[in-house]
Amino acid sequence: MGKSVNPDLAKARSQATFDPANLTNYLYGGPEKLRRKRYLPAFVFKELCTEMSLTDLCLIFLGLLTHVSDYLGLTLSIENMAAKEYKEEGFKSTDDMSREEAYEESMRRAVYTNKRVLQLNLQDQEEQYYFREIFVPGANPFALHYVMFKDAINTQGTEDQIQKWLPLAETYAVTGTYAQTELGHGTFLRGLETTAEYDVQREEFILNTPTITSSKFWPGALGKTANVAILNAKLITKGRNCGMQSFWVPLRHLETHQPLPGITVGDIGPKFGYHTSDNGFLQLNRVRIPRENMLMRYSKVLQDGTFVPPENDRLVYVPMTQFRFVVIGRSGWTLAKAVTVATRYSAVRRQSEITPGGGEVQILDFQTQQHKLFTQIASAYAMIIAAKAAKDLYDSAFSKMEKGNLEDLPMLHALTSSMKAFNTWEMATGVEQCRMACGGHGYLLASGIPQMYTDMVSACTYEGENTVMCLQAARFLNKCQEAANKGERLPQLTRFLQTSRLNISSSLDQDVDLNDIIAAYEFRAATVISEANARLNAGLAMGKSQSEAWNYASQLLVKAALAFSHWFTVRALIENMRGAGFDNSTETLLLQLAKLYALDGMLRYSGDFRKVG
Ligand SMILES: CCCCCCCCCC/C=C\CCCCC/C=C/C(=O)SCCNC(=O)CCNC(=O)[C@H](O)C(C)(C)COP(=O)(O)OP(=O)(O)OC[C@H]1O[C@@H](n2cnc3c(N)ncnc32)[C@H](O)[C@@H]1OP(=O)(O)O
Ligand SMILES: Cc1cc2nc3c(=O)[nH]c(=O)nc-3n(C[C@H](O)[C@H](O)[C@H](O)COP(=O)(O)OP(=O)(O)OC[C@H]3O[C@@H](n4cnc5c(N)ncnc54)[C@H](O)[C@@H]3O)c2cc1C
Repeated sequence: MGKSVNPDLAKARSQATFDPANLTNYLYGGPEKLRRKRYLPAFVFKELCTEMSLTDLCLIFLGLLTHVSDYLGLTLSIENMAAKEYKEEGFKSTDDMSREEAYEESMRRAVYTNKRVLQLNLQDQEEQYYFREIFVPGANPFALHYVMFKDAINTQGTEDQIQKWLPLAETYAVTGTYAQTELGHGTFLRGLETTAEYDVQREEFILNTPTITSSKFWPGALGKTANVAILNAKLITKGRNCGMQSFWVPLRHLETHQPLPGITVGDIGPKFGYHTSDNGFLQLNRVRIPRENMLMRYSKVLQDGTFVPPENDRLVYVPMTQFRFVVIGRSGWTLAKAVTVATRYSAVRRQSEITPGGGEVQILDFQTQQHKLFTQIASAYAMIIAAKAAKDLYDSAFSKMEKGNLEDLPMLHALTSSMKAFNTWEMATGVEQCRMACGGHGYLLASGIPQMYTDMVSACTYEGENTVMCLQAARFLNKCQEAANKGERLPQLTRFLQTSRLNISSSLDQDVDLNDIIAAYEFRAATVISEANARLNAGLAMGKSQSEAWNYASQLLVKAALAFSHWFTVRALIENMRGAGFDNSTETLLLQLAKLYALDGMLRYSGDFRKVG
């Protein structure tokens, strides 16, 4: 590779007190997964690129993965690669393109990677994601197809429906979206107006968006890409509203891609970010689909129109819960990318003097710059590791659910809701801090950071608006607090409400004990949850109804959910760092990082921590 490494960066790297490969292996799930992660894109680049040797590419990827690397430089070099498929045009940055051109360029690349994923028979979703992410760095027009569309089929469809529809999705015989949100309702699902009325004579559902506010609005890929939707609508059969159900709804002709009769679809227009995702609108004018198109794993409509309810009406929400886990994990990795760019930049950017006449220093030498960046490095590790811990809980609960045991569903909903809100808010704040730490150059699209922000900050809204998600988690936490008040047995995850005590042994003049840190966060969460519960009960004592008292306490209830997530994150970070089997120098460093994360959190929420002593 002809590129020489900047001497300031080489100096910074040479001062590392640990072997970065240990961390990279840990973060990517071990040497074999890491090898696969490196091999896949490099394999395709070799195939595509006429200008760069495979050795060059592997060195780039080695640089990207094992050191604080030139993410910025890598992005530009990939963009400029002359590739067989695109040699006449080359990979152009979409930054200077119109929205239409950017969508088309992303679509070209996404279609290419879809073909290669099939040809390489890549089954693992993570491997598919790594493979695509390099080629389609912004919003992928197929994002909904890859995740929510297929997840909904897998979790809401019967075995027969899965057998019938999933191969179509896997081979891109169809391109799907997940259409739930309407112009008038995104959060309040019970307010959705789209109807699916059962016609018992013809054994069909008649889908209708009766009002302008019932138009489906926001679903990704609806504007141009998708030709099928998993669509959520109010089921009406035998004159009764049976609540929200999911339906397989063809939208566009599979050959001509023209909207089918009764279907009006289009793009909703420019957005704050996410420019290469064609979020769209959909109106249905009495569109008929066969009875078999209702996803009937949990609830059914029999031929005579009889509605068979699900064992639990919340099971229809499972695709959202599943995708919240994806968002929880992506938030940490997005912050990791942003802080990589900002830290590398801070090693090579020389600006101002610390000692007058001593010459301009690397801005990484300023204490303020270190505080801006090291707290975000710690936060990225914390979010990635907490997401792994949450996923372990999810997997064990989900395997029970698949056997019909739904006891963990409320805990799962509370955990995914609160962690999705906590991680995306922390990510948004952190990425913006990284951008500003790069001065004017951070404001350049070429830095890569602005798009990370404008794309991913939408995760604070989609998949459940964050405040609403905190309130959802608070329902569960408040119930647990009420049970704790009565001395009843609690779910494992919230037993600290009954056991947490503040017996901190650390004193201010010694290095803080990690167990004390966990105890402090646990006690803070228990205190805030208890305060929210007290405020709710005070509202009831004032004669307010349950819903009015809930609204009266809602600001504290949101805080309770966030304090719970913060505790879960700190505990996961410390326990995983201690138990990960690192060599001493790496473990020492990571525990320092964990302390930095926890103590920075105490400073940022010092009101809570001082209040609890
Ligand atoms: C390397 C890694 C690999 C990664 C793979 C791929 C990565 C791809 C990355 C792609 C990147 C970007 C793509 C992003 C595209 C964006 C996609 C966005 C999609 C969407 O936004 S879909 C629409 C999302 N919409 C929502 O979330 C709506 C939110 N609102 C609700 O969920 C509900 O209205 C409500 C929960 C707020 C209220 O429910 P409601 O029934 O009206 O009333 P309640 O009384 O509050 O609840 C009733 C009880 O039900 C319980 N409940 C609610 N929800 C759930 C749930 N999900 N699960 C379980 N239980 C639930 C609730 O707790 C109540 O029970 P209780 O009374 O408390 O006992
Ligand atoms: C980039 C992007 C992609 C998307 N992709 C999809 C998709 O593919 N498919 C899909 O179906 N949808 C999609 N959505 C829609 C998304 O799911 C909704 O925007 C989201 O659920 C929020 O609903 P809303 O927009 O109606 O906001 P609202 O719920 O109207 O929120 C507005 C304000 O009201 C507050 N609020 C609402 N309810 C309450 C409450 N009960 N208590 C307290 N405060 C409340 C909120 O906190 C917020 O501050 C996407 C959205 C975006 C931004």
